[in-house]
Amino acid sequence: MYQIQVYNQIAKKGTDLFSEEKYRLTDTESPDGVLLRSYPLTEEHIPESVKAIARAGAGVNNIPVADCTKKGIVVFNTPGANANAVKELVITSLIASSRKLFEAVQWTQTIQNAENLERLVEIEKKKYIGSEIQGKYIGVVGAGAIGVLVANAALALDMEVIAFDPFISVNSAWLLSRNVQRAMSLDEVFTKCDYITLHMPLSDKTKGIINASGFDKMKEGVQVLNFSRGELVNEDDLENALESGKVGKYITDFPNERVLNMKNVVATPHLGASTQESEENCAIMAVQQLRSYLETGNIKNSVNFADVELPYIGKKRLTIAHQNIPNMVGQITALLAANSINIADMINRSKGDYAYTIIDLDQDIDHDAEEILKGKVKVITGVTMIRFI
Ligand SMILES: NC(=O)c1ccc[n+]([C@@H]2O[C@H](COP(=O)([O-])OP(=O)(O)OC[C@H]3O[C@@H](n4cnc5c(N)ncnc54)[C@H](O)[C@@H]3O)[C@@H](O)[C@H]2O)c1
Ligand SMILES: O=C(O)CC[C@@H](O)C(=O)O
Repeated sequence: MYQIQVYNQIAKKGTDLFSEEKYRLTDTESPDGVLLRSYPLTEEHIPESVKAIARAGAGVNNIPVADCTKKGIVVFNTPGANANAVKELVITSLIASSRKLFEAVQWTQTIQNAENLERLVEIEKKKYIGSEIQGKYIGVVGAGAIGVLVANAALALDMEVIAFDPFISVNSAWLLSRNVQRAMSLDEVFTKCDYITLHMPLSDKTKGIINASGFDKMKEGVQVLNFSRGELVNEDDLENALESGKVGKYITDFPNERVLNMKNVVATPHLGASTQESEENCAIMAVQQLRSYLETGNIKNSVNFADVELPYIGKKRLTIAHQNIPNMVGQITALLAANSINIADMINRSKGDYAYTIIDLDQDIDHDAEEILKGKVKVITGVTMIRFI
């Protein structure tokens, strides 16, 4: 029986995929797996029993991924599963903001009992003259699952689209319309665009990437949309840019007390992925990936380990996470040979400094033999996790 610790509200269509015979969703001190959305997970939430963590969503900045990697804990996310939801909210906000819809609706609510309401409407409407997005430049920073959809949708709305992504994947490049212009630098986006929309992950490298030096280069009155993460933008510099009018509007899905008190901010309560469809897509993908890993050791869509798949034939399977250094596999297979264990099949894949190996044994071995082998493999320098399935 696998124990799963669930944080956040996860769509039932996903959690229903945990069969009652094999899984218990429970508050426990020794979970095998963790399933969550934006819950801020710290090392204290990750006891030694945890084998994998599944994030029903894209961003994993709420998970201590580097520590998990060192301990051989596989962290999954659900690439693309909520991208359409975010795209639709970005496009909605882009148009609504351009037409001053947020302010206009807010004002209209205040005149419910006003005298001469119709006349007032005609007089005051000049305050809410907006601009059209057709023909304007939009810069998409980060052309991944969401950025590609936003870029293509903006093109379909007759905008001029420039995308910047120095690490674009082959898949994203295939999906991006050929009419999207390629920016060779962030500065190119800053100087050319009337709208800038952020779609890259938050990391040590991207924290504060939008700051005074960028704001200085932007067009007067530029509108910046941030449906990615609040910390991508330096708040001191944002405040100055909003005060001076350099940034005409900051549309963000990540409100905090400070940002909400800034001028010309439109904020939504982290709603990007909040559609029924997206919540279900993410939950289903997260649960399928977590189940597959726990039950077969295969890895798909992990942020810290490579995809590794070896058809599960139901014989005894040994899975090992280890550092990506020479002779790891050699030492492990030599150990099996020394114990007269034949190998039926095996696979090894690496990602950065760490690697993962699956070895299917040609024979079944009992629990005691497993424990003896585990003890011997564990002491090999560089091995971080060993599990028999
Ligand atoms: N508001 C929400 O509810 C919501 C929902 C989903 C995702 N998000 C946020 O959006 C982010 C993007 O999601 P996604 O599904 O498109 O992820 P993704 O991994 O598919 O795409 C991210 C892209 O950013 C690019 N990138 C990385 N560093 C960059 C840099 N310095 N400059 C430019 N591009 C860079 C990567 O190459 C990648 O193509 C997530 O990390 C998450 O923080 C927010
Ligand atoms: O779970 C959510 O509602 C938000 C998820 C979103 O921020 C993500 O990174 O996928």
